[in-house]
Amino acid sequence: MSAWPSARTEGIHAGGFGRHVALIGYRAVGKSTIGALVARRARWAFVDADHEIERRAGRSIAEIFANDGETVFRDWEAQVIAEILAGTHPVVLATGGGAILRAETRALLRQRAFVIWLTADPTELRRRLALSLERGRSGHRPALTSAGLLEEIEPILAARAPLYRAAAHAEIAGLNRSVTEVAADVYRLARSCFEVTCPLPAAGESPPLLPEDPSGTATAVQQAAVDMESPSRRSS
Ligand SMILES: Nc1ncnc2c1ncn2[C@@H]1O[C@H](COP(=O)(O)OP(=O)(O)OP(=O)(O)O)[C@@H](O)[C@H]1O
Ligand SMILES: O=C(O)C1=C[C@@H](O)[C@@H](O)[C@H](O)C1
Ligand SMILES: [Mg+2]
Repeated sequence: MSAWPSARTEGIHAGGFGRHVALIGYRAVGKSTIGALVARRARWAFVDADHEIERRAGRSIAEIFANDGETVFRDWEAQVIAEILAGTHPVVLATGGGAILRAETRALLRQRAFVIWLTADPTELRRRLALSLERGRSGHRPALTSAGLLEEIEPILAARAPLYRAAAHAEIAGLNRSVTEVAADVYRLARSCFEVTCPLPAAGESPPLLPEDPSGTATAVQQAAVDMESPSRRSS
């Protein structure tokens, strides 16, 4: 059976909401991999902010960090994400892990996108990052502190968690699930928000969770959306 919602084939409809779908979360949580899958399914363009920065700068992120420092990289990142979000054509955007560090980027993300925070256990993040190091695939992930790429995960994640939470409209926990399963949840959640006007929580409110039982939580989100659309609410 297909892992994807079956009813519609024409993809997610922005329907005038003017919103993109943006994935945020720590390094190696799966934003790029899952974002590409969701975009394919939704028939939206996929944009990876890290790739776009490297393309425009003509250098790898590691080189930007090494030659110009993190602040210059964050300037690039804020500028590139602002331009992507200004686009009128809806995209699925995979942000870099630290995109939420700047308050103006968090605000723009919330205004212009349906923002989903992907999470995974630090041990699993460490496993993935160690694997990508071994395979020489962490060129866009220079260490952020002297502790190093693997040892810094827990403290950085703890410091960033409130920022991810503040930027997110929804959270999806990866737990022990495949990229296809997580992508299916992202797609379902985004679709339910775009098809019926989704009551997005204000900044600082707890985002709806989508943990082990994705269908249960997606149903809760859909129910909230239906409540918004109910005649009694609309006539008031
Ligand atoms: N749910 C998952 N289960 C197993 N492996 C996964 C899962 N999600 C992602 N991965 C793997 O983890 C690695 C990192 O994924 P990806 O590059 O998509 O992360 P990212 O969030 O974009 O990281 P960054 O912020 O550094 O760009 C990839 O090898 C990917 O296949
Ligand atoms: O978490 C971070 O701060 C980063 C994550 C990567 O996606 C890149 O954006 C860059 O390496 C910084
Ligand atoms: Mg990525």
